[in-house]
Amino acid sequence: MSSSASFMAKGTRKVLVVSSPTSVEECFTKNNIVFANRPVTLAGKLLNYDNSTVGFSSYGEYWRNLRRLTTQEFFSQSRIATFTGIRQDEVHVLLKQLFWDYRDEQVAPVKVELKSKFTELVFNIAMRMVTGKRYYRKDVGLFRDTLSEVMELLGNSNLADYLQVFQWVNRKMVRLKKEMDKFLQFLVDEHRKIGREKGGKKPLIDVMLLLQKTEPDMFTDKTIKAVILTILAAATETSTVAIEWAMSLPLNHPESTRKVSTEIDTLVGQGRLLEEQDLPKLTYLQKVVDETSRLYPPAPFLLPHESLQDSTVCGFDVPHVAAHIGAIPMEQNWFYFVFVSSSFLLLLLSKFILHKKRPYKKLLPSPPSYPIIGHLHLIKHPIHQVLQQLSYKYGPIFTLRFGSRPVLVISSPTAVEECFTKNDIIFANRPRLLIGKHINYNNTTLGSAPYGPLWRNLRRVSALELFSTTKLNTYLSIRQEEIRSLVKNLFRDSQQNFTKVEMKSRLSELSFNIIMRMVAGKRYFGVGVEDNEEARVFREVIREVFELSGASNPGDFLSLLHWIDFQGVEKRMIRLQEKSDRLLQGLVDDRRNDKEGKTKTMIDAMLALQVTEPENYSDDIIKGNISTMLRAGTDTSAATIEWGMSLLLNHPKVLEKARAEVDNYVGQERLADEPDIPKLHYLQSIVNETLRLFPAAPLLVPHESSDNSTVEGFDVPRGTLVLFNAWAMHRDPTVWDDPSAFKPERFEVEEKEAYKFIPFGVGRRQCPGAGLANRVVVLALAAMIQCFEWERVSEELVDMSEGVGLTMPKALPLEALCRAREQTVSILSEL
Ligand code: HEM
Repeated sequence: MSSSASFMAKGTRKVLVVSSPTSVEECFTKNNIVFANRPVTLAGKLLNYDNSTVGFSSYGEYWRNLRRLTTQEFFSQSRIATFTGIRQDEVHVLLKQLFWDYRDEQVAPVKVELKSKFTELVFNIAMRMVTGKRYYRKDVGLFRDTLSEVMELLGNSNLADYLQVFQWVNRKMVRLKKEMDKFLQFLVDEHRKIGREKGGKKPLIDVMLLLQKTEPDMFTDKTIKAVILTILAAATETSTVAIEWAMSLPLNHPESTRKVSTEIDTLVGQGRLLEEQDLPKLTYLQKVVDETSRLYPPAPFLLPHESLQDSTVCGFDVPHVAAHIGAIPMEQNWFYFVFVSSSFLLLLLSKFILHKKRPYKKLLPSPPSYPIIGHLHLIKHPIHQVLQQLSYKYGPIFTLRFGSRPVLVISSPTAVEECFTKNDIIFANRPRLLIGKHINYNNTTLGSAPYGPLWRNLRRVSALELFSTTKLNTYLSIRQEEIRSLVKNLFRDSQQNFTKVEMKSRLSELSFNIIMRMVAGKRYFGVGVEDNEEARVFREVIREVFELSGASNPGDFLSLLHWIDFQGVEKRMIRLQEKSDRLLQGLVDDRRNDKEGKTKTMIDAMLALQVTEPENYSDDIIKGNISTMLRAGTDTSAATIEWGMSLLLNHPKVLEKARAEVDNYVGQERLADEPDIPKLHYLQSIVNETLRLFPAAPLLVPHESSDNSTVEGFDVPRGTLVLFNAWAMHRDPTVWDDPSAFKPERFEVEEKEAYKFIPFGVGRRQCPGAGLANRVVVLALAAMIQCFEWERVSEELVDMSEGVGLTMPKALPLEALCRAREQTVSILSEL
C-alpha cells in the first residue's frame, strides 16, 4: 500500500492508516457512509454507556437521531447565539480571576498557571449550556478529575481492545464508569425534580427530559447521560488543549503576539472588551489559530472509524471491519469561539500580566478591581453607604476606578477642607456625563457647566436674579401663598378629626410651584392652573428627567457600554429631551410674548440679557437653566421637609418643643412667616439635624479635577472624578457624638464648622439655592406644626429607610395623622 494509506495489524484487528489529503478525500466522498461506523471498544462499552454516545455509537438510526438532536439543540447557529452570554460571562470570570491574582500592588510580572484555568473555563461553559447553571459542588471537581482520567484512557490505545486476554485488567474503567454515572444520574434527577426552564435558553438536559416524555424508548436516562457525557468530555479536553497551545505559540513568537495585539487595538479599540462579533474582522488572529491547530491538532488521529463493508481506497482493497483514521465532520463553531476568543482575550490581557506596571509616586489606597470595568460593579444603591463601608476599610480618602475614570472618594473634614481651600479651583469642574449632553443642553447649565466663563456668568446672573436677598424678598409673596395653600388643603381634610394624609405629593407640589413661579411665573399644581393638560405633561416629563438623572449610568464611565447604549438610557434621554425641550420652549416664548407681565421671573431676566449677550443667553441656555432650577430645587427641599416631619413624628418630645417655640414667637393669631425664621432657633436646629442625617445630595454633585494635584500628600491626576461623601461624614463617630441619634440640640451648642457639615457642599460650586431652600423648609415645618396636631398612623415608628433616587427620597412616602388645632380657624380667616 502507499505511504499515505497503509495497513497495520494491531493485535487481532486490521488498521488502515490514512495520512494524505487525497486519500482522506476518497474516504469522505466515495466511502463516506462505509467509513462512518465506529469500532466497538472497551472504553466505548464501559465509559460510553455501551457505545451509546454520539461519538461512539454505530452508524445507524440511533446515531442519526442523536446527531440531529445535538445539532439542533447544541450546535445550531441559533443555539450557539442563545448561549453567547454564558461564554462571555465565563471569559469575564477568568479575566477577573487573573486580574485578582495579579493585582496586589505588584510591580513585577506574575507567574500564572494557565492550564487549570482554561479547563475550568471550558468546563463551566459546557456545564452551563448543558445544565443551565454553574456547579460549585465538590462532586463537580471529582467529576472533572474522573473525566480527565477517562480522556486519558480514551486517548491511550487500550491493549484490551485488541488483545482479548487483557480485558480483565480494566478494573480502572469499571471504577471510573461508576463514578461518572453517579454524577450524571444526579444531574438528570436534579433537573427532573426542579422542572424545566422556560424560553429559548432551555438547557440541553431539560430539552432531553422533555423529549423523554414523548419518545421514552429513544431518550432513556442512559441516552441522556450519554449525550451529556459526550459534550462535557469532547468539549472540555479538546478546547482546553487548543487554547493552551494557542497561548503557548505566540508567547514563543513575540512578533506574532504584537501583530495580534495591534490588530485587536486597531479593529476593536482599547475602550471595550473584544466580543464574538469582532472575530470575523480579526483575520490575522484567525490565521494564528489555524496555524496552531495545524501544528497541534487537539485530536491528532481524529476518532477511530470502522468500515461497514468491503471497499477500496487509492485502488487498494479495504476489508469490512478495519479501523481507520479519518476526519469527523463535527460542527466547529462553538469550539472555534471558545478557542479563539478566550485565548486571545487572554493574549490581550497578557499585556497587563507580562509587562511591568509603572510605579506611582504615592498611591492612594484602593479596593481590588476588575479589568475594564474597574470598580463599576460597586455602583449599587445606596452608593453613599457602599462608599462608607469602603472608607472603613481603606480610610477617609481612597480611590476607585469607574471604567477608565479614576475616582477619588473623600469622607473626612480635613481632606474636604484641603479640597476647598488649596484645590478649590482645580476641583470646581464637573464631569461630562450623558445627562449633561442630552438633558443639560450640552453642559451649558449652572449645575453641569465646566468651570469657566460660561459657568461664572450663569452663577452671577442666578445670584443676582434669583438667589440674592433682594430677589428672594421680591418673591416672598409666592412662598407665602404656596405655604398657605398647603395649610388650607390640609385643613380642608382634617378640620374635625385626625385624618390620614399623604405628605409626599403635597410637599412636592409646594416646592415645585414655588420654583416654577419664581422661574417662569406659572403654577402647575392645584388651583389657578391655567392649562391642566400642559401642567400634567410637564410634571410627567420633569418626573422622568429626575428619574434619569438619578440613574447612575455606567455608560458615563465605561466607553464600551456607552457605545452599545447600556440599558437604552441614552435613547430614553434623547426622546425625553425632545419632549422636555418643547415644553421649556413654550415657557420661554410665553415670557417673550408677555410684555406686560407684572412679576419679573428668572426667564425675563435672562431674556433681557439675551439682547446684549445673545451667545451667552441663547434660548437653549435659558431652557437648560430653567430645567436645572426645577430639578435642583424641587425634590431636594420636598425630601428634606418629608424627612424632617418623619423625624418629628418619631420624636414627639422634639415636636412638642418646636411647637412651643413657634407658639411663643409667632403667637396664635397669624401664620408663621419668613421674618420669624431668625427667632426659631430650635426649628432651625431641627432642619440642620435633618440635613445631617438625610442630606438630599448625599454625595453632593460629582466634581472633577481639571489639573494634577495632591490631597493629603497623595497624587490626584487630572480628570479624576471627586465624590464627597457628605452622608458618611455626617455619621462619622469621630466627628459627631452619637451620630445616628436625632438630637437637634447639638446644633444649638455646636458651631457648624464649614467642612464637617456639608449638606449644601462647599467652595465655588456649593449650592446657590441653600438660602431659598432653608426658607421654604423651615417655614413649611413651622406652618404645619403651628396649625396641626400630628401623630403617627400606628404605634410603630415611621419607617426611615432610604429609597433609590438622586435626592435620597424616603423609601416609603410619609403618611401621618393630622388634625387642625383650635386656633387654625382664626389663623386661616386672617389670610
Ligand atoms: C434642601 C435643599 C437642597 C439641598 C440639600 C441642596 C444641595 C446641593 C448640593 C449638595 C449641591 C452640590 C454642591 C457641590 O457640588 O459641591 C447643589 C448644587 C446646586 N443646587 Fe442645591 N440643594 C438644595 C436646594 C436647591 C434649590 C432650592 C435650588 C434652586 C432653586 C438649588 C440649586 C442648585 C444648583 C443650581 C446647583 C449647582 C451649582 C453649581 O454647580 O454651580 N438647590 N445643591
